[in-house]
Amino acid sequence: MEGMSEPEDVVDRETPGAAAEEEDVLAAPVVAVVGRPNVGKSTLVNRILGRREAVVQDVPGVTRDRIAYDALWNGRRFTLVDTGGWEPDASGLQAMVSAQAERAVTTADAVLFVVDGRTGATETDLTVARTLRRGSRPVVLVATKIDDERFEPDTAELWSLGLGEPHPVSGLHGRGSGDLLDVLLDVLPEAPRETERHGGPRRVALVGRPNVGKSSLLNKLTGEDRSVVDSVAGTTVDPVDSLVDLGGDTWRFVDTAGLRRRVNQASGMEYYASLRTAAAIEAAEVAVVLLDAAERLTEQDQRVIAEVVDAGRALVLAFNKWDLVDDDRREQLGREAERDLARVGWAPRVNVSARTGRAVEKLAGALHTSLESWDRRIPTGRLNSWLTEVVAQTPPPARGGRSPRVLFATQADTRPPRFVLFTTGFLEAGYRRFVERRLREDFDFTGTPIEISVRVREKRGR
Ligand SMILES: Nc1nc2c(ncn2[C@@H]2O[C@H](COP(=O)(O)OP(=O)(O)OP(=O)(O)O)[C@@H](O)[C@H]2O)c(=O)[nH]1
Ligand SMILES: Nc1nc2c(ncn2[C@@H]2O[C@H](COP(=O)(O)OP(=O)(O)OP(=O)(O)O)[C@@H](O)[C@H]2O)c(=O)[nH]1
Repeated sequence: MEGMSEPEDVVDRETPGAAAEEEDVLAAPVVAVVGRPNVGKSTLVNRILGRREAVVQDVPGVTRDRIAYDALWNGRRFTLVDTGGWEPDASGLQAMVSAQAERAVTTADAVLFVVDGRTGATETDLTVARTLRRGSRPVVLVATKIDDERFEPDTAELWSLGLGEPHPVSGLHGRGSGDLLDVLLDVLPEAPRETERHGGPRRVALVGRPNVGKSSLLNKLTGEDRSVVDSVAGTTVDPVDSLVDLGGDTWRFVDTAGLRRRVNQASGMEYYASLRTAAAIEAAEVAVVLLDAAERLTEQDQRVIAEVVDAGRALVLAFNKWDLVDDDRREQLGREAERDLARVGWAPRVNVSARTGRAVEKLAGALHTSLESWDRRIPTGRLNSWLTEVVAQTPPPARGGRSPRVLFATQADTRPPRFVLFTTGFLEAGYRRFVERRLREDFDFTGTPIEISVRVREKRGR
C-alpha cells in the first residue's frame, strides 16, 4: 500500500452484477476462514476482498457468527465465509474455536486455517489442526503477520501442525496473498457444491433441553445395544455421528456422542451442552427439536427452536413422552403450542414416545417434508409472475407519501430458501412478513425457515 514491501493488488476489479449473475454466486464454492481471535482473519479477508466488503448475507440476526462475501480471483468466484467474531471466553476459547472449525469442515468446500505466524502454534491451534485433519476438506495453512521476509523462517515451525506447507502472508500489506489465493484455487473443487449434496445420508440434529428424552429416543432409533463407536473418552469436540435406519432410509444423526456418554453430562457441562447443540445444528441439514409433551413448554425449548431457525436449518418438532399425555394435557398442550410456537407454526409436528416406540417412524415423513421445502427452488419466472400479482393486490404501504415499487425478485439460494426483492425504496418488516406468509401459502414451505432480504436499486436517472 504505502510503498511497503511488494504491495499486491489482490482483487480483480470486475464488479459482479446483481441479478444476472445470481446463479454464478450460487454455484460458487465456499471457503471458510478459521482461526483464533486476533490472528488477523478479518484483515486477511479484507485483503482478499480488496476492502470492498460485499456483504452477501446481510439479514440481521440470521448469521450471527458467519458473514459471507463474494470473492473473485483470476476469474474464479468463491464465497468467503469469515467465521470470526466470537467473544473470547477464558475457559471456553479452545472449545469455541474447535466448534467453529468443525462447522467449517462440515459446511465449506475448503478451509483457510489462519495462524499468527509470529506467535507460532498455540494449544488451541493444535486442537483445531487435529479437527481439521480429521475432516475431509482441503485445508490451506496461512501464517499471518509476516510483513517482511525476516519473519519468514519462523513459519517453518508450523509444519508441525500436520497440515502441510504454511503460507506466509501479510494481510496488512498484501505480501504473499496472491500466492496464497493461487494455492487456494488449486484445492477448491471446480464443481458447485450442489453435486455433492446427493451423496450420503441426510444429516439430522437431535436437540432439546435436558431431560426431554434425547438419549432415550436415540437409543430407540439405533437399538439399545448399539456399541459406542467413539473411543476417545472425555473429549468434548469429537463429533461422532449415528446412522439410523428409519422409514426405509438411512439418516446420519450428527454429533450424538454426547447423548450416548452420560458421564459427560455431569454438573458444569451445561456450557458444553449448549456448544454441542450449536455445533450439531450447524452440522445438520434438519433438526428434530424434542419437547416434553408431559410438561409445560419452557424458555429453554424456545431458545433451542430459535437456534435452529436462526441457523437456517429445516425443522421438525417432536413431542416426546406422549405415553404420559391424557386428554386434559393434550388440550392444554394445544393451547400452549398455539401461544408459544406461533413463530414456527410452519414446522411439522409429531407426537412420539421414546419409551413405547410410538410413532417414531412418523419422524421420517416429517424429516422428508421439511428437507424438501428446505431444498425447494422457485424458478425466477414463476416467482415474478406470482409476485406481480401479490403486489398488485396488496401494494407496499407508502412512506412519506411515496410507495416503494417492487421491481422483481429472485430466489438467491436454497437450504434454506432465500429470496431477494429488488425495490425502489425501503420495505417495512411487516410487508416482508406478508410476502413470506404468501410464499408459504402458495408454494408450501412446510418445515423450513425462509429469508427475505431487500435490495434498494439506485435510480437509473430517467
Ligand atoms: N503487522 C501485522 N499486523 C496484522 C496483520 N494482520 C492483522 N494484524 C493485526 O492483528 C490484529 C488482529 O487482526 P484481525 O484481522 O482483527 O484479527 P481476527 O483474527 O479477525 O480477529 P477476530 O475478529 O477476533 O476474530 C489487528 O490489530 C491487526 O491490525 C499483518 O499482516 N501484519
Ligand atoms: N414416560 C416416558 N418417559 C420418557 C420417555 N422418553 C424419555 N423418558 C424419560 O425421561 C428421562 C430423560 O430421558 P433422557 O433420554 O435421559 O433425556 P435427555 O434429553 O437425553 O436428557 P439429557 O441427557 O439430560 O439432555 C428418563 O428418565 C427417561 O426414562 C417417554 O417417551 N416416555
